[in-house]
This record gives sequence, C-alpha cells and structure tokens, in this order.
Amino acid sequence: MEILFDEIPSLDLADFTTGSPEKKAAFVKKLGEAYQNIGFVAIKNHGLSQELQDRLYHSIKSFFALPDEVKSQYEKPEIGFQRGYTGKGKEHAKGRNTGDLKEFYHVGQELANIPDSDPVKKEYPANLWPAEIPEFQNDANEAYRTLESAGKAMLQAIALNLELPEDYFEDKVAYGNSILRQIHYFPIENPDEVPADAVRAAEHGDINLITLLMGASADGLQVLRKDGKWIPITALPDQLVVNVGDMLERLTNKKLKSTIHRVVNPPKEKMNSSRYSIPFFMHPRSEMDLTCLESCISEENPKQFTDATAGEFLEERLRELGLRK
Ligand SMILES: O=C(O)CCC(=O)C(=O)O
Ligand SMILES: [Fe+2]
Repeated sequence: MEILFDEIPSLDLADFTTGSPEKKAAFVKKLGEAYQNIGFVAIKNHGLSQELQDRLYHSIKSFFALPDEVKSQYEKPEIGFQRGYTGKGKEHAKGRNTGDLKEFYHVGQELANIPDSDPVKKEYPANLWPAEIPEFQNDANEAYRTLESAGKAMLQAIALNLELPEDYFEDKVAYGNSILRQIHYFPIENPDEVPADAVRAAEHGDINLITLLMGASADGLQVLRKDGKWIPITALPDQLVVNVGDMLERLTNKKLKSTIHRVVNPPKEKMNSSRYSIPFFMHPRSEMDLTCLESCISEENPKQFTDATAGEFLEERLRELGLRK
C-alpha cells in the first residue's frame, strides 16, 4: 500500500547543502519518496530572506494597484507574455476556455548577466521594468538569482535520487529559461459578474522542471492526492513549496509526479479581497532533451511520452494556455 499524505512533507535544504553525508542521503531519500508520491514538498533554509520577500510583495502590490491602462503598457502578446504584464483573465488552464481570475508579471533572465558567447542571449526577450516601481528591478533580480540557486540544489538532490550524477542538470539549467511570476488574484466586488466556473487558478500541472513557490498572502492552494482528495497546502512563513513540473515528469517517465493543483476562490463574502503569490518556474535551456530516461523505462512502466526538447514542449503548452497564437 502506498502512503496517502495528509500534508506535504517538510524538509530542510541545509541537510542537503551543508549537512553530514548521512543527512544528505536522508534528504535525497525523503525527497524521492515525496516526489514519487504527492509531487510536492516544503523546504526551509532555501536562502531567500523574509526581508527580500517582504520588499518584493510590497513592490508588486504597488504595481498591481496601478490603473489597468498603465499596467497594459507592459503587456507584450508578441512575445507570448513571457516578460512583463499579463492582464486579467488572459490565461486559462489547459483544456479550459474560462480565464483564471488573476493578473501577473513575468521576470526572466537578466540579459546583462548572460555571456555574449551564449546563444540564449539572443533567444530570450529582455525584461520589462515598470518605471512606476523603481525598486522592483533589483529585488526581483535578487529573488530570481536566489531561487535559481535553491532550485539548482533541489535538482542536484533529484539527480542523486534518480541515480544520475549529482551535476546532471547543471549544464541544462545554466542560464535556463526560468520565470519569476508575481501573481495578483484580484478582488471581485460582485461575484455574479464573473463566469460561474471562473476560479483563481483552475486545476493544472506546471510546465517546467520544478516550481519554487514563496509563501502566499492567503490560503487557497490545494493539491490533488492520488485518491482524488484535495489537500490544502499550508507552508510555514519560512518555507518554500517546491513541486515537480511536467518537464521532469516527462524526463522520468512519470516516476516523479507533476501533481495537479489549483487555487480555489475564497467564500463569496471574501471575494472582494486580493491574494498575491510568487512562483519561480525553473526551466532548462530550450535545447534540453526531455526524452524519457532509459532507467525510468521498464516492462511495468513502458515509455509514456514522445521525444521532445524543452523548447518544443514549452511552445505547445503556451498555445494550450492561450498565451501563444
Ligand atoms: O498562487 C499559488 O499559490 C500557486 C499558483 C500556481 O500554481 C501557478 O501559477 O502555477
Ligand atoms: Fe501551478
């Protein structure tokens, strides 16, 4: 019988990064058990300070409070909304038409940090920085770098759990196409005005390798357990929630689970309140081969996915989300 978790397991990333060999091995084992089951963990000692998180939340609250006409100056459909602002209701989960009740702002690799010799420098669009919130640029870039480092450590642990070399992902995520997404689930004054089936974030799996999520400003995030029960995620303020995305699920032929999750609406009387959250979607470089690892294919678990690169898979998924034509 496989375990059914009532909450997502909590781990200490310091056990992996600076712990004894025993602690490091125990971290890898527990992480593997969680990712082969519920697909989510909460980690502490990830390196992202509370002060930085507070500053970032402060900035994004100021940004989203700007009038829609100002925010839409930072909206770029021609780059598939991969940088800057995406307006209310534009994104919908795969397989749905009703847009989610959210607006968001994307930050990618800061091009100035990428060596000129690296071809991704020409591939990625430049970041857009809102002139109205000057402090946002430094704070978002610092959070991006810190989350990228924490994500690299998590990927080292994942590699060891898959019996790959610890540095297996290193060159694949170097200057990877990761995105820091600041989300505002906006207040709704009159709940009868939105489509009856509209939700803050409809159920979905994340596209990327792994997602690192900063503590949100309100409840609502839930994961779908194997028995069909929705489990609320209650991370502590000092924890990041880190989950497996579809790219890692593909690479591991579903050994590691990209678990479906959603953000539910608050009760009707609280629909007029905001919720903010900041996920970091850790993507590899677009040339990464997501062909299922031989070691994850067996007679009991035959190959479940066609071969694709990360870039090809991302394009397909962005179209399904309504962000690319
Ligand atoms: O807002 C949250 O807590 C999670 C958001 C999420 O799942 C996503 O943007 O992929
Ligand atoms: Fe998600």
